[in-house]
Amino acid sequence: MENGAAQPVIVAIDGPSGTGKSSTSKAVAAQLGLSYLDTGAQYRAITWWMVTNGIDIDDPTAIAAVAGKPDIVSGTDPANPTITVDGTDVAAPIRTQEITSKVSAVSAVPEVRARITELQRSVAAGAEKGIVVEGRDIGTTVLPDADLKIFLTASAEARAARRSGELKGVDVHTTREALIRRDAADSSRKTSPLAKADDAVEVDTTELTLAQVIECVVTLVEEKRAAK
Ligand SMILES: Nc1ncnc2c1ncn2[C@@H]1O[C@H](COP(=O)(O)OP(=O)(O)O)[C@@H](O)[C@H]1O
Ligand SMILES: Nc1ccn([C@@H]2O[C@H](COP(=O)(O)OP(=O)(O)O)[C@@H](O)[C@H]2O)c(=O)n1
Repeated sequence: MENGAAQPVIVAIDGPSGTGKSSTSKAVAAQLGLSYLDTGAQYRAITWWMVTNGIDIDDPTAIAAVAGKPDIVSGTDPANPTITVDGTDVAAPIRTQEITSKVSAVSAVPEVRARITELQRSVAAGAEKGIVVEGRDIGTTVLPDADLKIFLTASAEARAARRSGELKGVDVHTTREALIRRDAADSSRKTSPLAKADDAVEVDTTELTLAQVIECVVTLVEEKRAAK
């Protein structure tokens, strides 16, 4: 770098549920002084709004008709990521099992994806130092020109064990089945499915600690920055 001022760096982290996207992305952003965007939280927030407003989530036409209504705002500090819908803090209610079970149907609707993708691009464009954006289609669709693309994977067993450690009272088998169902829905939808970009670096986290995954991604970002 000629003048010592770091150029913004855009990092896309995609993968199925429980592979470590959120924990890794937050830590990498915090370590490198970047912003952070959890795009799953945005899809959960619009799903929460649909459910709260009595929209039939099995009716894509009804969802499409109101997809532009909720005002979703994401705070991008990795130490304190926030999310509001029409000014209401929804950080807790978007994590219920009800919303988790409905989010794939809502996020498959093209009008919902168009709306949320536009939001994501404007957040990324406004991040002065750069940003780590995590989701399912960031490297393929939302930010295809990202400086670095990571695709995290892990066995279904490891992912279910991690998730059921968070959800007290839910057994690993039930969690595993729910994860597999959601991955299948997210991977098979027509618009912007969960997929690895051709130029993404795949990291299998099954046998890695979270600290190892973070270190691996930080090193890859630093290499990209040095080459810029
Ligand atoms: N490599 C890892 N080894 C063990 N546990 C992990 C690892 N990565 C993440 N976790 C844990 O697994 C859970 C799910 O991680 P999270 O980052 O929310 O995944 P995702 O965002 O991909 O759904 C969290 O409790 C997290 O602390
Ligand atoms: N870029 C994204 C991010 C999430 N999603 C949808 O949002 C859901 C919730 O994402 P999430 O990242 O919060 O999921 P978990 O990691 O919490 O399991 C996914 O299952 C997808 O249906 C998406 O379609 N595209």
